[in-house]
Amino acid sequence: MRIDVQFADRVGIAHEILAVLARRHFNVINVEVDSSDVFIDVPDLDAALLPALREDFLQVAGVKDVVPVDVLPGARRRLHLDTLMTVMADPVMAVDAGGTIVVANSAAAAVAHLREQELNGMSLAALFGEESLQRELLEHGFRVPAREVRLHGQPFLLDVTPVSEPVESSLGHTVGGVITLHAPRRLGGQIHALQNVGGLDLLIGDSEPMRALKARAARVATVDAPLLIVGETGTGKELVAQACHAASPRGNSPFLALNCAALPESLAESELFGYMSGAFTGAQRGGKPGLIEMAEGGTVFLDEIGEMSLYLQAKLLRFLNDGKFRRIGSDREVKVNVRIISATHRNLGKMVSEGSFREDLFYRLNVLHLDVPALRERPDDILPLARHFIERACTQAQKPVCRLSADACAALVSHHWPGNVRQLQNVIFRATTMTDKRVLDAADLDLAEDRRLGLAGDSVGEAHDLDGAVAAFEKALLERLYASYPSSRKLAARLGASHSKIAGKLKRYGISGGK
Ligand SMILES: Nc1ncnc2c1ncn2[C@@H]1O[C@H](COP(=O)(O)OP(=O)(O)OP(=O)(O)O)[C@@H](O)[C@H]1O
Repeated sequence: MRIDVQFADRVGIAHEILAVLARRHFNVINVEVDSSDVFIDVPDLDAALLPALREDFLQVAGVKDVVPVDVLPGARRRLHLDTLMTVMADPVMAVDAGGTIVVANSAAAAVAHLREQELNGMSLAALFGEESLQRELLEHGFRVPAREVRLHGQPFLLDVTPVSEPVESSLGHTVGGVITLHAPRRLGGQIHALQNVGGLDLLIGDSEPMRALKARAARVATVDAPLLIVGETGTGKELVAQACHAASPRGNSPFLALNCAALPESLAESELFGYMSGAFTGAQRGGKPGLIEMAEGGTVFLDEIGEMSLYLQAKLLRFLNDGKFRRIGSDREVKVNVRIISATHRNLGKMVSEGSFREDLFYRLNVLHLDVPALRERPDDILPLARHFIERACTQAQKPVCRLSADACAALVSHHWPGNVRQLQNVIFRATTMTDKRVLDAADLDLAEDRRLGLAGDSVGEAHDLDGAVAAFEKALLERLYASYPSSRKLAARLGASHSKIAGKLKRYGISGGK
């Protein structure tokens, strides 16, 4: 039986409590003392003997009570820690100040191909087969940035937290570190978990074209082949891609996205395919896995695929052919099982005929196809979407949900929506932010201002001659892109034009950071 002898703190009292047990010839196998309790494991004690023993304990000055307990607190803590270590899916190891493993969980043993007892006492140098890692950790007191390591050929991101004594003091003496190994696939899963990827039910809209899209999406979702989603900007292509992933057998695995237009070629390549240690100046020590590696078992979404460089198109094609790729700076081929969903607002067929998109890649990506209709082709969806965005914006702003007046509804439905759902979302967000009115009128929606800001084409249409139309288009284009590429240099790189040309145009149209 295990008991808790409760007392008022006094010098020597724990000793006197144990003496009571010794006098009665009880064998004690474990004792834990804190400031007001002595917890004792007495195997020979049973419920029948406890009352007499209790009387003896109460004779000791300061003892207040004696109660049975199921388990000693230290043993309970060890049990919880053991369970914690066992259920942790990531490999975790505690190492001492000399770089020797003192505790490892079962996940660590599994990736090391050893038993837990075999890992304990092993040096990090022996485990990873490289002296330099251990040396670096010890030299820097376990304060080093995360870096990639390999165990039996498998890459892991090694993350280390120094353990100091006393723990509360940042200046404390480092007594070792806790090492966590993250497999690329687990990292992808964690990113995915934060993303809140939803299914087809998140697609608002019950119009005929939308119903047809959802039905088709539900069918293509389950077929494990590349899918190309085509539609104007802001129509919801990424949402459709997420929904197709969620409804596919890969739904519980990562969905990782790359916008091919947002990054220059070299950065897009390292994001997508990863790189090895020392692949280029500034490369993270030990290398870095790319999205394709982290999405193992899941889906990689390539947005704006039409903007992908010809070099990357060739690398992607090789990957689509056999599921293999090489990280930048590596001669090792990695094979992964990933579905590619891509999207574009551009006419890829036309780009193929113009030579700016590879025909073979086009057919590899376009095995399954979805067309997302523009908002103006499904006016029945405008008001349900607007109400959805109003509810979201008002909830976010923690104010009562407002309504749309009849003239606001009419204005929304008759608007042209060149920016599609994203533009509608922006209009609603702006309107709900700018007013506290409970009913939004057409004037509150400020659709005229939205037309001026958007790449509407209306301003192009209003121009009297070709030069005016080109200037209107150019201005709207630069204004729109400036938000994502806020310098003449970045904008010039994005548009493949000279810096001086873009700088001149920004000046001419009065576009600057203040806009
Ligand atoms: N049917 C829909 N229901 C709810 N929200 C939607 C719907 N369609 C689009 N949205 C919202 O509109 C915004 C734009 O959608 P999304 O990014 O998916 O469009 P896209 O076609 O991928 O745009 P781009 O071509 O610029 O990449 C997002 O915030 C998305 O959540």
